Amino acid sequence: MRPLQKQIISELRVLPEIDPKQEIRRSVDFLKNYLRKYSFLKSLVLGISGGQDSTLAGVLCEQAVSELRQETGDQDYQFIAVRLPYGSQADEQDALDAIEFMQADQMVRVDIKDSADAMMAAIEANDLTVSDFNKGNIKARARMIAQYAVAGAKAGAVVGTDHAAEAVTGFYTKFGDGGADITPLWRLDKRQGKALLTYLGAPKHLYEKVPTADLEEDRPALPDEVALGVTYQQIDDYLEGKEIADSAAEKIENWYLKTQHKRHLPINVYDDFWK
Ligand SMILES: Nc1ncnc2c1ncn2[C@@H]1O[C@H](COP(=O)(O)OP(=O)(O)OC[C@H]2O[C@@H]([n+]3cccc(C(=O)O)c3)[C@H](O)[C@@H]2O)[C@@H](O)[C@H]1O
Ligand SMILES: Nc1ncnc2c1ncn2[C@@H]1O[C@H](COP(=O)(O)OP(=O)(O)OP(=O)(O)O)[C@@H](O)[C@H]1O
Ligand SMILES: [Mg+2]
Repeated sequence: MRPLQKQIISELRVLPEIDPKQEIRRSVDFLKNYLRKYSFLKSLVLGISGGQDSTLAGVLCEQAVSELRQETGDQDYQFIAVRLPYGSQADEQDALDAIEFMQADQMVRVDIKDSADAMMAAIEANDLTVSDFNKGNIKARARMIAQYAVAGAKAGAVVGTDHAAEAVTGFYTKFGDGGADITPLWRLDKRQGKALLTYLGAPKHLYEKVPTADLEEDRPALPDEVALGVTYQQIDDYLEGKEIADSAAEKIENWYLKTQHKRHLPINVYDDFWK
């Protein structure tokens, strides 16, 4: 195995094989134990996009709060699914299908278009140009703001969907979708997430669809794999310790090194991970 591959696998705690049932239990228990420990937290708040990761995280959240309601008799434990379209969303129906499948207790809908556009205009008023790519990150951060406001109103914790196949490439917006309180999928790669959804009987069209951040207007629904230049199959194989083509391994490792700053808290004088 490549030395950096070994280091990454151990840092991201990826297992080469999993038992989906066990990993579901592990994530659900983790969410429940956390809410029990901080008893003022009553809700889990998560943006539901219609993609694979938020579908899986949402099902786990709903299972956690519904078990907590049963076990404690406290009906205040709630899972809040948040729809966060930028104007209209092409795959809105997938998001609604996901929410129906997970049977979310509550749904909140916040259109982020006005706030993201206003932020962009206020920045550009300074003779600065915000690229379409950069605006994509504004959208991701607007979603983070909305989810924290819902959490603030509902004694909630914001759930993040970060998982190993995304963490390794840093393919998320720093303090945007990367900004969350608790990440039940962390440690799983993309195909392991699919295995959990298959076990849970999720509608196939929600986890067989092409993964996309869908943040850019010039390149709508741009597949993650095109943006990254490697496939999830290659990323998952790499994370499971398998041998992949050198060119793909090098790309993954370049992404990993370039995005190290995202996997740390803001850097201070005692940090030396970057040296
Ligand atoms: N070495 C370094 N040390 C400390 N800070 C560093 C740094 N390099 C950049 N930075 C900071 O980080 C910023 C860049 O990071 P960031 O703002 O995250 O932006 P960046 O990594 O350039 O872009 C985010 C990428 O993630 C993708 N994404 C975003 C959201 C969701 C999803 C999805 O899959 O759903 C994917 C998006 O399509 C794009 O390709 C820089 O502007 C700078 O402030
Ligand atoms: N339009 C949206 N509405 C609500 N939440 C969103 C939206 N877009 C992104 N998010 C949030 O940002 C997270 C990161 O997006 P990402 O694309 O990585 O995951 P996904 O869409 O759930 O799955 P996939 O990677 O398969 O597309 C989502 O899991 C979701 O919580
Ligand atoms: Mg997506």
